[in-house]
Amino acid sequence: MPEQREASLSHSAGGIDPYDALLLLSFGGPEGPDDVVPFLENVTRGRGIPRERLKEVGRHYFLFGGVSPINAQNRELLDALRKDFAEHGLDLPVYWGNRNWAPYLTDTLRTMVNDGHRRIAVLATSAYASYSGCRQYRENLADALAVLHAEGLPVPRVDKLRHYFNHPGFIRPMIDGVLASLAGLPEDVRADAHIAFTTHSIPTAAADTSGAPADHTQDGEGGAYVAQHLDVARVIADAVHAETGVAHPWRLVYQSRSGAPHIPWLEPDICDHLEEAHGAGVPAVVMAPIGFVSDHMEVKYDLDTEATAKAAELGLPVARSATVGADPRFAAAVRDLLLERAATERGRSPERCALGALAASHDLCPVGCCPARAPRPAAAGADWQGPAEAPAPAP
Ligand SMILES: CC1=C(CCC(=O)O)c2cc3nc(cc4[nH]c(cc5[nH]c(cc1n2)c(C)c5CCC(=O)O)c(CCC(=O)O)c4C)C(CCC(=O)O)=C3C
Ligand SMILES: [Fe+2]
Repeated sequence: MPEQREASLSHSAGGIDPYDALLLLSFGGPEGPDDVVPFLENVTRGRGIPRERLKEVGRHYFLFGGVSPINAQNRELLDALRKDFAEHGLDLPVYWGNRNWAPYLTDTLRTMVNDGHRRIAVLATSAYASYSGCRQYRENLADALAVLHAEGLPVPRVDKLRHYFNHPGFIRPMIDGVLASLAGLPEDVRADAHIAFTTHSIPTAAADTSGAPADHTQDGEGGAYVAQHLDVARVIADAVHAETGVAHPWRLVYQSRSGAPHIPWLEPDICDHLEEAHGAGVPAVVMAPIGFVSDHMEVKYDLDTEATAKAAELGLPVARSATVGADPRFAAAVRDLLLERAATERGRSPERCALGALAASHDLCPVGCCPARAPRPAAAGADWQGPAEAPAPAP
């Protein structure tokens, strides 16, 4: 990956100064059957999810013994990051905290502060702009900082690393994944296979206001969220074409819809898409979950279980391509993002690696980026006033 290596070298002169720690910020998930209901209560507090949907999602977790795959995947990513940093002489401790389950973000930040860290870079396990994938994490950071403040602890500065959807270290493993899935399809259907790039559906209203205000759209075009996914899909499809000589038709589709039925969410759903593709004579489909950093429950259940069963019922051969997970190229990308941001914070203008038609994303979310339905303080953005602004959440 030449441009990545060059980029790292070009901004590594001052190293990781001013950062003294990295926080891996993730969603969290249950570790056993007793955790499932309290976890779902944490996730859905105040978010108006119908009871039926919660029962259904609880069933997905129970099918897997009440264990979400996401925690083991984050532990693997932590190992990969520590290994990569050690191999490249980057002396930076890496911590892990979650929004919805232990280890909780607030506890991890408290530990970090007690360990003496004051300037913290944050990597969220969500690659694209959206309320759920960005601002909500920034709100969680604001809440956690307010708790530390209320406890009389020093409040660290937290900088969220930019969205990495178009970083080569995120995209290249997915290109390999799609190539491997195509290669695994029966030979007689391979050349005419379609690619269904999938991501988490969100309400169309949230999609339209995703990203910076300049990227917002109207009438369901999907704002930065959809534009970023389309760009990644195009880069992968073009790379696959270049590699195989076949221009596989592709489409961006959605999965894991939640919320009340009368509220419009991004469509089509992967299962409807499979049915339609089958009806149109498509002989095979590769499902490529570009919206997910690792094999979350949405991948394990909604794609590997539900959509795969749907395809079997249709008699449609499908393959699901790998997510990035703990791929060493992704760990190297995180190092690149860290060095890039550190250089920027030191007043330099480092090269910002990005593939596709969109530029590298902003470092600091501008005012009005991915707005919440009910405005709340959010850290690590242009509108952050400091922890005194955020009332400490009730214990
Ligand atoms: C865009 C997006 C990502 C991708 C970005 C990213 O990767 O972070 C994501 C990730 C995740 N979502 C997850 C789990 C859940 N999400 C829910 C609900 C919702 N997600 C939403 C959006 C997203 N979610 C939305 C708009 C809702 C409706 C409620 C609301 O407006 O907040 C619910 C409630 C039940 C349900 O309604 O499905 C659950 C259990 C897990 C853990 C999985 C595991 O255990 O492996 C992960 C990584
Ligand atoms: Fe979700």
